[in-house]
Amino acid sequence: MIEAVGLTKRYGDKTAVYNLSFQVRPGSVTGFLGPNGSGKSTTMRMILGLDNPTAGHVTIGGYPYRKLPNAPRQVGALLDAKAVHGGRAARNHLVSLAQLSGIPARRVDEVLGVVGLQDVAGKRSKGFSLGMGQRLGIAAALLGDPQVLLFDEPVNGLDPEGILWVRNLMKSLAAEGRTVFVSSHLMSEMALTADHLIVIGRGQLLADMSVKDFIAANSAGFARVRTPDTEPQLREKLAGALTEAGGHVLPEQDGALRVTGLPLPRISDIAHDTDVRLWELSPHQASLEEAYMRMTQGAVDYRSTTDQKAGLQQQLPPGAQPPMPVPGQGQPGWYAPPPPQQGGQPFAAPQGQPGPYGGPGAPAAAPAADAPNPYAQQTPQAPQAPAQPPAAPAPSAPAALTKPEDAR
Ligand SMILES: Nc1ncnc2c1ncn2[C@@H]1O[C@H](COP(=O)(O)OP(=O)(O)OP(=O)(O)O)[C@@H](O)[C@H]1O
Repeated sequence: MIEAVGLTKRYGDKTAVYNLSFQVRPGSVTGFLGPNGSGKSTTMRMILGLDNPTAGHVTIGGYPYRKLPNAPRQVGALLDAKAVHGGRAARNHLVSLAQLSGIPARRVDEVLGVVGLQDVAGKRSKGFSLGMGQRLGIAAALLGDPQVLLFDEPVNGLDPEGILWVRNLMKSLAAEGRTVFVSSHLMSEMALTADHLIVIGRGQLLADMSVKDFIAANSAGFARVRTPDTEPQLREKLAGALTEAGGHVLPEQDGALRVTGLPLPRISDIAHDTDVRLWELSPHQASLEEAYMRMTQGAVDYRSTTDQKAGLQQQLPPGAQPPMPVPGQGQPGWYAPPPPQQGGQPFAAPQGQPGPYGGPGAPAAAPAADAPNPYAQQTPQAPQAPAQPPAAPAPSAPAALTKPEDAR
């Protein structure tokens, strides 16, 4: 298990990480999310003893990395796949890492096979594509068969087959009882790979909970409403009536309406009262990406000067009216549904009661950043601080790959 307590890192007057406390438990994939510059890499470097915390501490199995007996053989990491001697053949690169950690050379061929680089093992890594470099970095992390693995953006540059492979690899490593901590900006991928999420923004903890709970706590459900395509005036009529009744109505690309703020039965009644036939009325939950965008939108440091919602905002279908704002409320983008306490969870029953469609009741509102983490204590595990140093695992692991600028 990795445990950070009050972890803080300042570079001059820049606070990269502030008072971060979390646990990464074995047996599941924990995703580490946050906008650019939020402190993910800094946190990972501190976990690996490559940077000293300004305050607080972080341990692996109860020990700071630098005090772990045989640390390179217990922890494997991929921080920057480019941190490789480009003139060295892939196999030689791994052999040198193995020698440094006392790992038998035959393990090199095993991991080359695991990552699918056996055919190019004799080639210099400077000729490798981005994806091949990532595979080589993952091979280095796996070299010692470590119990704890950290991956910073492991799918960066991988093709779809490679992404699927990494996903399955992470899951199988976790299923073997290992601790797997992985950062990524690919939300759809994280949704499929991670069981648990730690989300930070501007160096501070925003969330520490399961993927499912994160989505539920940070997104309002919405209704998809479709009127007959052949009669566009019915769609406008219904949109007007729903807005008048207090709903948020946004047109979707395929001509449907996305409605928040009204329960499904109410939408159905309004459609009936306005004499509009429906071709679809269905409940939906936002994606991890939408939930993430909503949670982190106040903690983004770097924004494009063009509309940051471009590309996320769905295009209006030909002839469609722009979204109708609700009086007294701003016009949220579809990716940023209203907070649960402002009319979110339109289909959910009060907390603890089943939803009208058999779903769960409304989740609690997103926890405040400084609120006690309701999930942290679910399966309490005392920090492992054995009286004796932990036994070294059978095979050994490589030294963590480091960014060139990490030599500090
Ligand atoms: N050596 C350093 N000196 C000064 N500032 C630094 C240093 N390393 C990181 N920072 C700053 O600390 C903040 C956190 O950076 P970090 O690289 O940890 O973020 P990140 O979440 O990994 O970002 P990204 O997703 O873009 O990789 C940034 O503002 C960065 O500029």
